[in-house]
Amino acid sequence: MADHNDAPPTEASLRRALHRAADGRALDVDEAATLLTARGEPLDQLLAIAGGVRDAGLRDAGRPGVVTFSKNVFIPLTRLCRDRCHYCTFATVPHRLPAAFLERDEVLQIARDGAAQGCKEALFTLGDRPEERWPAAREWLHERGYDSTLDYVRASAIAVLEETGLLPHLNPGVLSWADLQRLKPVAASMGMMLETTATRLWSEPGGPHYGSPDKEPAVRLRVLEDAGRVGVPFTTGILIGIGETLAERADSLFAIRRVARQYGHIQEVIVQNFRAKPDTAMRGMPDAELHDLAATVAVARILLGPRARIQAPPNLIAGEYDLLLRAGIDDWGGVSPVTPDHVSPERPWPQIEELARHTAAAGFTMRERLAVYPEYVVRGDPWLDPRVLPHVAALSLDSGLADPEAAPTGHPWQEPDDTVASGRVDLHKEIDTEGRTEDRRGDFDSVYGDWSLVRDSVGVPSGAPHHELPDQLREGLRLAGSRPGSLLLPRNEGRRWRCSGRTVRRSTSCAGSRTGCGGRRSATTSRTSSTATSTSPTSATWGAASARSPSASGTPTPTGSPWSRWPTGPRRRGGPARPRCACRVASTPSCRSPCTPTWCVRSRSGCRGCTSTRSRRWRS
Ligand SMILES: O=c1nc2n(C[C@H](O)[C@H](O)[C@H](O)CO)c3cc(O)ccc3cc-2c(=O)[nH]1
Ligand SMILES: C[C@H]1O[C@@H](n2cnc3c(N)ncnc32)[C@H](O)[C@@H]1O
Ligand code: MET
Ligand code: SF4
Repeated sequence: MADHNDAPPTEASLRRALHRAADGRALDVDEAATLLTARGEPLDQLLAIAGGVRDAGLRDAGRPGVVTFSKNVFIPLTRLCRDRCHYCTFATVPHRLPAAFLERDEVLQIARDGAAQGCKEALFTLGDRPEERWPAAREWLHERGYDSTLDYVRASAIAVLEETGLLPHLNPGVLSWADLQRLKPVAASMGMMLETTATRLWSEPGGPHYGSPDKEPAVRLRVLEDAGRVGVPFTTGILIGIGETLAERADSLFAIRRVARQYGHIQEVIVQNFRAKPDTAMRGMPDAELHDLAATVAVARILLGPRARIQAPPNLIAGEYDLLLRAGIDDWGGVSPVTPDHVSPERPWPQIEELARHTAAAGFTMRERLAVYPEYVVRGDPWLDPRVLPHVAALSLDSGLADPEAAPTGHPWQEPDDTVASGRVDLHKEIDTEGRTEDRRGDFDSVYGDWSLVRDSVGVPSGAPHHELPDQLREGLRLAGSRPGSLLLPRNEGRRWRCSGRTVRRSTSCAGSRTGCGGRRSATTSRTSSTATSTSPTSATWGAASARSPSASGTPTPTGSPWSRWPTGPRRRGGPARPRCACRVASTPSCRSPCTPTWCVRSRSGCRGCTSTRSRRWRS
């Protein structure tokens, strides 16, 4: 792998960046990277700024000085994985395991042991799609009638909800839009670490993510975005010290901020420090240094703002609780009195009482939260599927925090008739026949994220007068407004609505996708690389973010999503080429019906299937 180093910033540039941060001014990637170098006195200043931002956010959230944690059990459903992250000891080979997966009874036993100790979260962390690499995994699933690891995750989560009442937090790696849809009703929350946006760490031999298809940054960014579209309270984060430059690290934080602002679904951001482990390819690399971790937490806090929840795992920080609290965290993540951290089993959890003591010594109160953060609990719909809401309600206080007195007990879980998202349930039929019954949904302002960001990303000028739109697009919009169903009529089928210089079919205002026309979505448009000069955390920006943070917002359900509403339709023979999937491995897959062809999940054999089957259902 090529050598990549950061040029050290000058003292003056560090001072300037600190001043800007202290004033709540916009920071760009260079300034953020400069702040990451702070040590000694400048680091103290940085931590003080970040700590102040965190404190303001906690006051605003109605829980001043409260640092949260979740009492959980760790369920390593499978330790087989198709990836080969060079730092990971969690993933192993079949002959080192008694079986490819934990049996249902083993899963339930862990959850019951946790319930007996007052745990309320079942953290499912597992290897990615092991059936694509290991015959043993394929056979295990096949023998028990599961089509995939994710099917078994779903069944296990239902069993845990029904038999124990613990709330599943699912961390199974890369998920497609359809996977997120299927899993949302069985989980309180989900998560996947972004790790890093540095593509070179994935694409270049020797990089920590080389040989791990699920660690391609573009793929992971897409998961974050899809989780937002599906309205899943989502945990993500970065792994530091794996060979990324400081600019790349800052870029990763900007990328998380962008998606968090857009959808309001990022419930917490984990800043995790790399720990070198024996028997891994990276055993010779130095551990991420704890002042580096503190500076990164502080920069994350300053960039993400007071309403972000920021977590550092308490078992990886060598007792530096005070340092991390000063840096601006407000959460310790999952801590278990029952199970080890299977990702870092050599690093035991602190006792919860001990953690509470350290937290108190730093001037904070430690309180238990659920797997899903309080703001999303309080809001409920559209973040929590009605089928999992009773389980969450049974364990929460009015504040949305965990009720420490509540003892989890199983509650029945109802299998849906179809995979229909929560929210308005008639859209799959009526939207195509009757159109909208109102101009927009009542909670429009709070559920559609940040419209100014959306506008920027589709390239529509602010307040563009209607008469400046091209005629055909105006005609398309008129139809969409008055009789949306008519866009699907054969007479309109072949029409081309011009949009931003691209040709799309039956799409109106580029509704097929956010980044442009769904029918033409290209690898470049979806391979998001974060904006280096992205706007930053002035108080005004934080204020704006609050309007869409979950306390005041939600996110589009897929049926209501403005950019997924209109199918783009199939292409004719001799017409333009089938759109390429964002993974660039395949054109849109075997699905021949009209669909919104944007994404497929990569597998070694190519495209695993188009994730957007909903348009077919809408047409029938
Ligand atoms: O969503 C995630 N949660 C992760 N969690 C869970 C997290 O600490 C909490 O359980 C969540 O905050 C939900 O409450 C971990 C817990 C561990 O013990 C060890 C590693 C992780 C890693 C992740 C992760 O990658 N993604
Ligand atoms: C579950 C999460 O744990 C993190 N993870 C995996 N291995 C290590 C390690 N050696 N050191 C620190 N974090 C690690 C990754 O970020 C992964 O996504
Ligand atoms: N394999 C998943 C990922 O890397 C889950 C956590 S790693 C054990 O995202
Ligand atoms: S970190 Fe996750 S994806 Fe990577 S090898 Fe380990 S289990 Fe697999």
